[in-house]
Amino acid sequence: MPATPRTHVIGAGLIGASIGLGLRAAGWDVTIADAAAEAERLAWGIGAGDPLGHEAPELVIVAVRPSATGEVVAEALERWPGAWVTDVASVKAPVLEAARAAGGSARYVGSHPMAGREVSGGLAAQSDLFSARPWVVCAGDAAEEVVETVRSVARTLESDLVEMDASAHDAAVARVSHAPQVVASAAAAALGPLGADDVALAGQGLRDVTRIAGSPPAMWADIARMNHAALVATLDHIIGDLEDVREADDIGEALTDLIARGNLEVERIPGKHGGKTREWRGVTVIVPDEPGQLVRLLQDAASVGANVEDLSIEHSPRQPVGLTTLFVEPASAPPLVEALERAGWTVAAS
Ligand SMILES: NC(=O)c1ccc[n+]([C@@H]2O[C@H](COP(=O)([O-])OP(=O)(O)OC[C@H]3O[C@@H](n4cnc5c(N)ncnc54)[C@H](O)[C@@H]3O)[C@@H](O)[C@H]2O)c1
Ligand SMILES: O=C(O)C(=O)C[C@]1(C(=O)O)C=C[C@@H](O)C=C1
Repeated sequence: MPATPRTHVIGAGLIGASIGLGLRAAGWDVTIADAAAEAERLAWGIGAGDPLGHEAPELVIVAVRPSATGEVVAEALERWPGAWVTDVASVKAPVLEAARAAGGSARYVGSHPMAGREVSGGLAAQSDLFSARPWVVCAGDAAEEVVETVRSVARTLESDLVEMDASAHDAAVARVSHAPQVVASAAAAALGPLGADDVALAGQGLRDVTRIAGSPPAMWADIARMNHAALVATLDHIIGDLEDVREADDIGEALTDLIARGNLEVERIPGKHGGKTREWRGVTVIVPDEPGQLVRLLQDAASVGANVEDLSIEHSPRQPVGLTTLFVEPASAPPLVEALERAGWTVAAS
């Protein structure tokens, strides 16, 4: 197999078109197809891949809705007997079973990029969608050279490669991805009794908790059906915690316990680079609401070699200043504070 195999993507939605854009940007020869003519034309138009020609692909990437993935993987294994096949569905064990049932599991490797958006379709595609995000590879029954080719897709898209057994993957994503979707949707649905004026009171907390409540239901219905047992086990855990709070004699005490446990666990969620926990420190600066100020702040931070790992801006309309927090390695924080104050900035917290 060449280092950049002739690759065919089936499914030109958010994930398939993003993979096509990213691989092409790295110089891969990519073709792309979709059951919907409009999606296919869009993908060709934005440069996510060419129409499939006469030459058989060497690598096939299936990026269709989760419930259709097993069938499309089986068809690809049969149609291109010389090709290696991977998929990106959010649940892995049922797809491995479908590859086994088709007698092609030696040429099949499961993938799951842990990156996406709450919108679907190729219009939302981004070539760097997977950059610095985990990309799970489930080797299953495949030969090492097949697994290595699929790893090279993840590396080319600058993802952080993680290797897992398909069932262990499914149990983990029930907690880190599938149950959070249910909880976000439930939090948003609880707004139902409120009128528009009351909903307008929403602060940043509700926005943070409900971003993914805008997700398309069809994909999540498929995911829930395919990962039913693991999802229900996670929901039981969450419902147990909620019941403990509701039933407690002292609701404050019960909530203190829940929030304290949440405080501990949230610290374990990896930051920007995926592999490590959040290790950086925030330096919060008062920034006047004038054009060019943010650029000046970042330039001043760069002048002392501070690598800004993340950035947050708290700002209300019509307010003359905003609070900008620069997140840096702990050791970089003191020299950064000193340099910013020397440059005339007011550091509000560090
Ligand atoms: N959206 C996310 O956040 C995300 C993240 C990681 C993985 N995934 C997985 O990626 C896959 C695709 O998700 P998406 O968000 O790109 O969905 P999408 O709805 O944006 O795109 C899916 C595309 O597949 C096409 N399609 C459906 N059946 C087909 C078939 N039989 N043959 C050819 N094309 C077919 C549809 O027409 C559509 O254009 C899913 O399996 C999902 O579990 C999604
Ligand atoms: O960022 C988002 O919008 C997502 O929900 C992406 C997300 C997730 O992180 O849970 C959702 C489903 C996929 O299987 C993988 C990633």
